Amino acid sequence: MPPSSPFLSDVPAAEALAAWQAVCGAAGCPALTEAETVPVQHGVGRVTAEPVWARRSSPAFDSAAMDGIAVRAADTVAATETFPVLLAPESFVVVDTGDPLPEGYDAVVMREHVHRTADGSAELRAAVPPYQHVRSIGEDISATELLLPTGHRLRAVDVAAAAAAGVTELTVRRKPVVVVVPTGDEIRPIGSELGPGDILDTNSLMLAEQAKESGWEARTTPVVPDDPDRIIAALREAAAEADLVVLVAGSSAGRDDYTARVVEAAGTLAVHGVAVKPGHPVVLGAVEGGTPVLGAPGYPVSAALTFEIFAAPMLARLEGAAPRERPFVSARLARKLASTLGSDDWVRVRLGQVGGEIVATPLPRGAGVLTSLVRADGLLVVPAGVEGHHAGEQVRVNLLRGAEEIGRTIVAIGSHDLVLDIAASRLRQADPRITLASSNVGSLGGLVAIRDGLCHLAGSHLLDPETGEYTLPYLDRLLGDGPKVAVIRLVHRDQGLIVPPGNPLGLSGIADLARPGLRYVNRQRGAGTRVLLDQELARLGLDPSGVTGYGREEHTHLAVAAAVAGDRVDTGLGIRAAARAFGLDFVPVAQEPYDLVLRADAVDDPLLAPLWDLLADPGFRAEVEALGGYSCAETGLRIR
Ligand SMILES: Nc1nc2c(c(=O)[nH]1)N[C@H]1C(S)=C(S)[C@@H](COP(=O)(O)OP(=O)(O)OC[C@H]3O[C@@H](n4cnc5c(N)ncnc54)[C@H](O)[C@@H]3O)O[C@H]1N2
Ligand code: MOO
Repeated sequence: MPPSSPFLSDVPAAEALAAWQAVCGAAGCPALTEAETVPVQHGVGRVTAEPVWARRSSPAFDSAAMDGIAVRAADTVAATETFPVLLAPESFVVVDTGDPLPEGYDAVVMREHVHRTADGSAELRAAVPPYQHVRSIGEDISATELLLPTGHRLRAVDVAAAAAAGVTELTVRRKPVVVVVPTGDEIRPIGSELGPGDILDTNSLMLAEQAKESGWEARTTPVVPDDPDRIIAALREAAAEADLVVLVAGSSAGRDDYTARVVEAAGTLAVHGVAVKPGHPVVLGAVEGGTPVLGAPGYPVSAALTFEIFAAPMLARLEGAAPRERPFVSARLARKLASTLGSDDWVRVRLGQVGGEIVATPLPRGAGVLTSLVRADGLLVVPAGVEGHHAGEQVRVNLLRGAEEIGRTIVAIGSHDLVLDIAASRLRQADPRITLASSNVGSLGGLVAIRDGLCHLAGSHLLDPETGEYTLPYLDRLLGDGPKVAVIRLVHRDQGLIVPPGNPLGLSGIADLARPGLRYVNRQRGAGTRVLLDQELARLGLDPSGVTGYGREEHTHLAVAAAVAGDRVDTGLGIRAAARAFGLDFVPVAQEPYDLVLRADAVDDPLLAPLWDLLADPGFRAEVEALGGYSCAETGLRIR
């Protein structure tokens, strides 16, 4: 095999799909899976390969639609409230719902409208039109009518209607079979003990389950090491039993990235590189003998999206069905969204309804951030020709969750704290319809979002160095004559120095940061924790330039703790929970309030009522305090 010289292009997604289909056609890939018959009981989820015609009518006879008596309408024409008609027992028949209408009768009167006299006659106080409360033969289905067309994915109601029409077996397409082939020297089966640099094979699990979620069959082969000959052999073997092979990773330009060349060697390479992000280095082709192959990039979001964008339509086509389409909503973008020209950018977003409008908050963009898909309520595609969107712009979002659920989502934007996760979990436990979705943009970003009506709540712990007060002075400055806001205390939390276990340097407070040679890591500008550091340094009369690493920034408490745990720094300021997450020690420096800011008129919004109840719940408070480093003494207190 020649040395690595991958050719990566930027083919637009639709063109790439068409090129792939053309190559598959030329390689002799079947256009459709074979037809097979299944009992109606096993039809749900399958796609009809033939139209379904009704064999019999339903109902198969005229039948009573109500419990009561069957009558001849003509016998009742004279009946009125004042001059009832009396029907002798031989002039009517007692019937129940669903009974065949007795020969010679043409209407039904409900029991509750019939007065039975002592001699068994029936007294009617109103005339009855012919066919009243009668279900006529074929009301639902007429024999010979088309019940379901070809290419229809069967649902529960479809198979029931087919059975009612006398159909016992359905002709459907065989479910396409997907075989997933994971590759990579570093990839280990799920559940393995991991050595340095090892990665769990989560992609195979995800891709196979994506296929199954859509009703297809899927299998995964053992992991194939980065050896092109072995990958070719594995690909050929998989292709022999698959309708589509997904070859995982090795799609880009690294030394061990062989997918494109492997596909070329085992058949035909149709496309290497599409104008889609994430998913750019995708490989599309066909294996000799006629099996489509998708080379999915190794990053999990890229793998998931390329399956959706390329494999899913191909598999739906093989099954003779239309590709799945999701509904769109129009939403207001919570933040500015930059996007590079030349690629469709698939941005995962959280959605919530704020002030009568759906608001979309972009989630982290990295192709390795799988939780961006876990948390996404929708997908926003910024087309290749668009450079991005401004904050507040209306955008079209592909829905991944129901609109109702989105209407019941509490949107929190701002500084993030673990307590919000505990609240989210408890709210959901109490009521499965509620979601508390929080995204971390820092305290100041959250206040701006409140000002602009883009969220329900903003978590804030901003210290004002001049007054020593938290959050309130910022609200005055930022909001001025703007919307009136309320502030509810969530917790007090300890901020302190995160240090290695045993505190080897014996740090006792901020003053120690000026020690020569000590390696500090700071938080980004605008972070409440950084403001706290500056305030403490000023109070002690220390110059930031005396702190080695003052200019080195991390964006989260956890990232600071990770830097300490990895011995890249000696310490950083952060919350106790972050230290605990890495098994590190903690030197308390200050206790700070962490508050929830919201529009004043939102305090009584029924959406937020369960949250206020939760803040008063002793079980919740106990769980928070058990974390260590938190005090709930003022939790739920309205301070403005
Ligand atoms: N010089 C360039 N480097 C990269 C490019 C490029 O164009 N030029 N493209 C980048 C983009 S975009 C993507 S996407 C990735 C694609 O990576 P590969 O498909 O080549 O995959 P690997 O490099 O083998 O792995 C990437 C990443 O994914 C992890 N991985 C792999 N398999 C699995 C699995 N089964 N389950 C979970 N995770 C998996 C792997 O360990 C790596 O972390 O390339 C960029 N680089
Ligand atoms: O295309 Mo890659 O999937 O952007 O990260």
